Amino acid sequence: MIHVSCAIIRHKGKILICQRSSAMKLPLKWEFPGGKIEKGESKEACLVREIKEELDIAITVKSRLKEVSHAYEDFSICLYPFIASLDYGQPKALEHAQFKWVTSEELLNYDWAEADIPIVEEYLSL
Ligand SMILES: Nc1nc2c([nH]c(=O)n2[C@H]2C[C@H](O)[C@@H](COP(=O)(O)OP(=O)(O)OP(=O)(O)O)O2)c(=O)[nH]1
Repeated sequence: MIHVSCAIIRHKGKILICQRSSAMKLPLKWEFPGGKIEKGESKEACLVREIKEELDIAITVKSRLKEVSHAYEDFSICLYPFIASLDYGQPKALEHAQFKWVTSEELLNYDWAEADIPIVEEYLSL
């Protein structure tokens, strides 16, 4: 089981979503940016670190949504979603195929990693 933090980053009424690259696991699926929690690291610190590494932006972690456990064919994941705000920086797709700023209504138009679907649904129900 891998433990992964991910961020719903909100800015000016939009949400930042990222498409995994074709070289990654779950190729070309859309996800909320984030990554694996390292030993001894808090979920929130992991998120700030991963978002800086992947997108070169600084965020503030605000609140937490429900965690999601999901079994893919070849690995299982526990995904910890947080709502966050953008502090500074313009995102750059340093590891992803691309990113987009979308409205909440547009979230359902994307081909999400399966573990993210309950997160999208919870976010839309808030
Ligand atoms: N960052 C992120 N990862 C997600 C989400 N949903 C989801 O199933 N995942 C999966 C994809 C990856 O297997 C794992 C995140 O790890 P990572 O981003 O550090 O891993 P990676 O693909 O760079 O590396 P690896 O798993 O190939 O070793 O969690 C999500 O919303 N955000």
